[in-house]
Amino acid sequence: MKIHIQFLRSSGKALNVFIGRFCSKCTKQEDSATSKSQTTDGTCIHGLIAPSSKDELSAVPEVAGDGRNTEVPNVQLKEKPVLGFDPPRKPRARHRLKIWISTRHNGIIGRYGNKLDLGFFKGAKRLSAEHLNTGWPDWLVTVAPEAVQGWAPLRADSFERLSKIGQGTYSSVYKARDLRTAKIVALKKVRFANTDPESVRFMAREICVLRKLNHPNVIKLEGIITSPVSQNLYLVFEYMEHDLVGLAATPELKFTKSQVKCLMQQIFSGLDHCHSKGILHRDMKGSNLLIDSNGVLKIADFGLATFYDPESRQPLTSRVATLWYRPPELLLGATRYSAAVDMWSTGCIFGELLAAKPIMPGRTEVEQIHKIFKLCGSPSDEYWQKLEVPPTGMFKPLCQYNRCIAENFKDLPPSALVLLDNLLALEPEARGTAASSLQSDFFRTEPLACSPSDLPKCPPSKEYDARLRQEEARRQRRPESVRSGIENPRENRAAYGSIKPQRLQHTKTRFNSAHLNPKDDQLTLATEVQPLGFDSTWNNGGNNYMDHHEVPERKYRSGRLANSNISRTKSSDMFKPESTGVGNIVPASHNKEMGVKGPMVDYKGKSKIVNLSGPLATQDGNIEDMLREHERNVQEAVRKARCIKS
Ligand SMILES: Nc1ncnc2c1ncn2[C@@H]1O[C@H](COP(=O)(O)OP(=O)(O)OP(=O)(O)O)[C@@H](O)[C@H]1O
Repeated sequence: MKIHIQFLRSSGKALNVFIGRFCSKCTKQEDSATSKSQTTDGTCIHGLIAPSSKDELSAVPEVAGDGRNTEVPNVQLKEKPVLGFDPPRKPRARHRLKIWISTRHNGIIGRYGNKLDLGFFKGAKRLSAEHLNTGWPDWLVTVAPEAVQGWAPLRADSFERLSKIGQGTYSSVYKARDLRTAKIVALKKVRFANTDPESVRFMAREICVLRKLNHPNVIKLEGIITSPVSQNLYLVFEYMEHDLVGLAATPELKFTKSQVKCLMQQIFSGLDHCHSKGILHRDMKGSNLLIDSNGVLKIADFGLATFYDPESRQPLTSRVATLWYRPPELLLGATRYSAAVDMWSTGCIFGELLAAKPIMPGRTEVEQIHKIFKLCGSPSDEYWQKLEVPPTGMFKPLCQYNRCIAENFKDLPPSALVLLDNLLALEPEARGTAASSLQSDFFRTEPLACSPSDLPKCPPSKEYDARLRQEEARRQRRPESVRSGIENPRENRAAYGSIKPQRLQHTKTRFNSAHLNPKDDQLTLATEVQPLGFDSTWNNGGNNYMDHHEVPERKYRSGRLANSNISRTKSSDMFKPESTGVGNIVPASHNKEMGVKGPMVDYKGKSKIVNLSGPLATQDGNIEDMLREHERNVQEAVRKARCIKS
């Protein structure tokens, strides 16, 4: 059988390799392909063809072009075969190129046959050479080959898309059926700009992180759907019926004490695994905790996760974690931090389960840090000394707050209070680890954690479903004229800072994706989400923290919007008069690491970047002045928005 390499094309049944001078099909690709796949004598070695057939292949290739024939022994093709190159150990100018055929079986790539020795191969990157033409798109293997190393892409046509089940900031998630196995899976269509290497690298990091993890309480990446000519990627995950926010928003559902313990135990177990693999999640929150129909909780959404080395002095971005779950050191701009950031967020989730409401729902970074100090107390002098942020980047509240976690959660059993108190320690090193939390008295005292199968059974529920339900209810409540009539385009616009923002059009991507399907990717971000429900016997019936602190309606997806609407700017840029926003605030895209700009205010079709919240820095360090100024700006934005509306 003839083996014919063609550039990025499927050839149907045969496995064909063409080795010869540029063929007519290849010449157009010359620029992009030659540097990677040209032999020293100018021979073109393009492309892999992965035939769809599962036939047995008994191949004695007839090598065309340069006239060399090479024997390949019988190959039993269990799955799609791929053809690869042996990369040089180090990038070298000249490398003896060998070709191999492999097939993927149960996720493992096995190699077959003798290598076809094709002589010298010029200038190859170690990994990209291996992946070149193995069915992955060029924009991926050239930028982030490590993300797909050893894997073959899955085909889109082997899945049947059933319904949309989730909408993230960077993705749309669909329920689908794997047609080969009939298994139900979740397909996450990741949003990024494939023309921008930074954006591809950022997206690929999520894949690398996911591939490193293997634990019952961490979501498993089962494969990646793409094709050589595709601009998109779908990540294939096991399907999970619920997320913690959606589950808790299920009417009538209240978690019992042992159910809360069961949930927390699973969270800590998954987190311990991540941390033991040197991975920080950096976006722990209820909507990223998925729960299957057997009650097994899995940590998901590793879009902001990163590898970390406690010894490394490499700075990390502080612009991570959803605002309500963001630890003080990140709010204060620390760029060297540890797994303790996830411990803080987990503390906020724990507090939310106990209080049945988000415990620190700040609208801006300034407000968030203020809420933290009010609940957790003002930091000590030692804290400020240890905090590794530029001195101009901090402020010290003039007013001293006492720590009042115990008072605010006074009906909690001591073991729960101790754990919560540890997790919400201002000093990162005092928060303990996921492993030590698992050993805490909380999990050893009665009632013990129930088994996951004893978690409440209810129909599939996601934050997304809850949002749809609430949208529908709101729609029903609206006057008939509005429901049936033409909507006022301004109706949904909200000024940032308004207590009741209505809807926000979502345009955020990982970087600026130029390949959005507008229909697919637009969404309404700001909707009400029920707080996590909890057996009220652990609340003190009206006297706890959450009862006498105003909690704005939870409009934004678990605070993500607030996260994205904050920009860290020079202190001189803070609270400029023109920085008050009117119109529709569009969530900003990511920062330095993620391409963050300030929040964008779309007013009459014109977008401009504004800063409703600035860095947590004041020259004189007076938080009260800062908050007053901040509140004035927010009010001003609301006033202007109202004027424009009327
Ligand atoms: N494996 C899965 N099974 C079922 N639903 C899922 C799965 N993965 C994600 N979802 C749903 O899709 C939503 C968005 O997914 P995910 O959080 O991974 O995307 P994202 O774009 O990174 O979101 P975020 O805005 O939280 O960063 C989740 O909140 C969840 O409801």
